[in-house]
Amino acid sequence: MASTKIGFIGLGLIGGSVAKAIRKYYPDYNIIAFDKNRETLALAVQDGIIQTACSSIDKNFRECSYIFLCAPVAYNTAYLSQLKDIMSPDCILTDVGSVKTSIHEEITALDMEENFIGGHPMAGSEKSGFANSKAHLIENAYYILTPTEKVSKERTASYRDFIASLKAIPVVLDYKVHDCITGTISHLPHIIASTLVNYVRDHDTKDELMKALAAGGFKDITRIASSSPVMWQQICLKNRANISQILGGYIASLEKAKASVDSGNEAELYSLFETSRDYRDSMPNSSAGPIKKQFAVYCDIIDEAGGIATIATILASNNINIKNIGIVHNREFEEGVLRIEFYDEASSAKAVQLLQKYHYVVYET
Ligand SMILES: NC(=O)c1ccc[n+]([C@@H]2O[C@H](COP(=O)([O-])OP(=O)(O)OC[C@H]3O[C@@H](n4cnc5c(N)ncnc54)[C@H](O)[C@@H]3O)[C@@H](O)[C@H]2O)c1
Ligand SMILES: O=C(O)C(=O)CC1(C(=O)O)C=CC(O)C=C1
Repeated sequence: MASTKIGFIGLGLIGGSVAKAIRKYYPDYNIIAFDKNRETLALAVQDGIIQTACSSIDKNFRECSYIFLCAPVAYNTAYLSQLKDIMSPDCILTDVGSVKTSIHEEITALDMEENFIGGHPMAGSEKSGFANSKAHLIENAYYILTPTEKVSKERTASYRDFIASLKAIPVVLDYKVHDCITGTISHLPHIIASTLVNYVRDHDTKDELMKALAAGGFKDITRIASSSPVMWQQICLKNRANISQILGGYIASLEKAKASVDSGNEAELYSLFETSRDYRDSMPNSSAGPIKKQFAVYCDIIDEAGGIATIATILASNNINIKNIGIVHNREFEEGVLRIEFYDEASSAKAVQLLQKYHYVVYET
């Protein structure tokens, strides 16, 4: 029997991560891909993630059980009419785009509703491209599904199970609700981050003191300003109505903050920071929540050559994968400690036991 075939159009950060997760959990599946970047496809073949690099959306996509559209949102929508003539009637067509209404409207216009289940993994990064993709990017992340009204319950259930089998957490939502929610919690923050960075650029001193002195607060709130311009340009164009309304509401809240500052209203200013702190602190600190739990431990190391390598070797020889490792200097650890981040709680707990066994001083936070 021929193995299940899955097609990707666009194989960057998100397409690559989903493809890598499929390769990890379904090693026998036949994955094919088209990406406008030929080097990306060559790398994916070389890494053993895809079997076939397609030079266009051709007949190779005909036998696919699933086709994932993973290019910037406007391109995904533009490919639909081409796919209509190629896809098999049993294929589940899906996307990973950050906006859903525009693609649903085009699906309806093209009468492709029986096959379409929109998708959106609520995970990502400011980095782009296949080289930065990882199977575990979608692990424990909410993965929003927006089936059309005409797609059968069986198809939705089967796709939901498939997404869950990749270790993501499927959540079914109406596509219009999706766009209001993501407009507020994702699109608005990206606009805030980018405008804030540009504001500093435009108001910096001649010798760029702001740029030099910008510390943790600025960096924490602006990491996402380094994201792909074409991706965010297309998101803003495709979710214009929602973003415009949300920006209007947000500007009003900035005006309110300005009025409190202008009038020196102590109670209002205190309340601004108190309510935000309480709400932010109430957000679930779990790997599936909006604020990803980090599995990190801190460890004193002897300041000598090979100190980090020794720890890395201890962990690697016990099959513990390190997500991130580096020396940190902050007020909590004035002397500087080694921060080691893991992919999951179990690895973190095992690492603590091991390092303590080797007499390292370990701090858990
Ligand atoms: N980056 C994130 O944090 C994130 C999170 C969730 C969903 N998304 C959505 O995922 C999709 C892809 O984003 P990404 O972060 O993977 O971007 P990316 O830039 O890493 O990848 C996009 C890929 O699509 C390819 N591509 C671009 N135009 C194409 C075209 N016309 N035809 C074929 N291939 C084309 C690029 O070569 C690249 O490999 C977008 O729709 C985005 O809204 C992104
Ligand atoms: O973590 C990041 O860097 C992201 O921007 C991820 C993020 C977001 O949270 O806004 C970006 C776009 C999405 O469609 C989903 C997730």
